[in-house]
Amino acid sequence: MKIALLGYGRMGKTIEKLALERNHTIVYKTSSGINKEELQQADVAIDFSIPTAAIENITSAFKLQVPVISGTTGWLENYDEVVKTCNQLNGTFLYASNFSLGVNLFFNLNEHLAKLMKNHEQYQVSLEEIHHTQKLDEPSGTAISLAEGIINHSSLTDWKLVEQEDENAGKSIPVTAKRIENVPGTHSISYKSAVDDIEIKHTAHSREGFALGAVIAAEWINGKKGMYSMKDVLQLNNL
Ligand SMILES: NC(=O)C1=CN([C@@H]2O[C@H](COP(=O)(O)OP(=O)(O)OC[C@H]3O[C@@H](n4cnc5c(N)ncnc54)[C@H](OP(=O)(O)O)[C@@H]3O)[C@@H](O)[C@H]2O)C=CC1
Ligand SMILES: O=C(O)C1=N[C@H](C(=O)O)C[C@H](O)C1
Repeated sequence: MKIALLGYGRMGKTIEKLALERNHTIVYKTSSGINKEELQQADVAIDFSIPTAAIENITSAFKLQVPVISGTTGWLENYDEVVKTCNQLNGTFLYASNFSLGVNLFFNLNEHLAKLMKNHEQYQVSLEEIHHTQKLDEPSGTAISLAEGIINHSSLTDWKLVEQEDENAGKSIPVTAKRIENVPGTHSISYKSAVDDIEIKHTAHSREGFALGAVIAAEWINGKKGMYSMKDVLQLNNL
């Protein structure tokens, strides 16, 4: 498969390594805008760029009828607009805040736990994410997905970025974001009561899990039309 890398930073380089190991070819890589002629050569584009560039990169791929998957975080307030553009241009799109198999299983576990905890209001839920110091956005896209998973199965209405997890966030889920050198990505969810705590945690050991998930998603989406998610790729819809 011929792959275009839109964003050639830490993730772009890790994806390149895994894609070559899986016998794919990188036909185009950019860290500064799009060359249409070069992007058009690709079977699939993989966008891991920066929040301010993602929408333009994704839209360029739609216009050229190149299926595009994006892992870039920090632009999700415009997600519905991008879905609309995808439909209008008959494009192919898959976004995931986290491409790793482990985190996608963790998303499921989080929703199951939220359902279980729904009628036990003596437990206060909170969310913590830890990432490397180069990360541009906070909280992480993964933390937002986890918070949305809890909101969909509880009486809580939204999430709020706080400095301390015990800050009173009312009907919001308090989310703390820590930045520590070289941490690839750690997410934990805690339910705390006066007598005990329940915690679940996912720790990425490197970027390889994210990159492998992105390459598998690119292989899966090749030749398809429309909008998809990692639940489709990993067949996690019916759990
Ligand atoms: N969904 C997932 O599973 C994961 C998502 N991410 C997300 O992916 C994104 C990238 O992460 P990471 O690789 O660590 O970040 P990096 O900063 O290492 O890479 C981003 C790259 O994008 C480049 N860039 C800047 N402008 C453009 C543009 N207009 N078009 C294309 N590329 C551009 C940057 O170039 P320059 O440095 O010259 O500005 C840089 O090389 C982040 O949003 C991060 O949160 C990360 C890991 C997993
Ligand atoms: O920027 C990162 O590094 C990561 N970003 C994603 C996010 O915002 O959730 C995924 C992963 O945690 C690493």
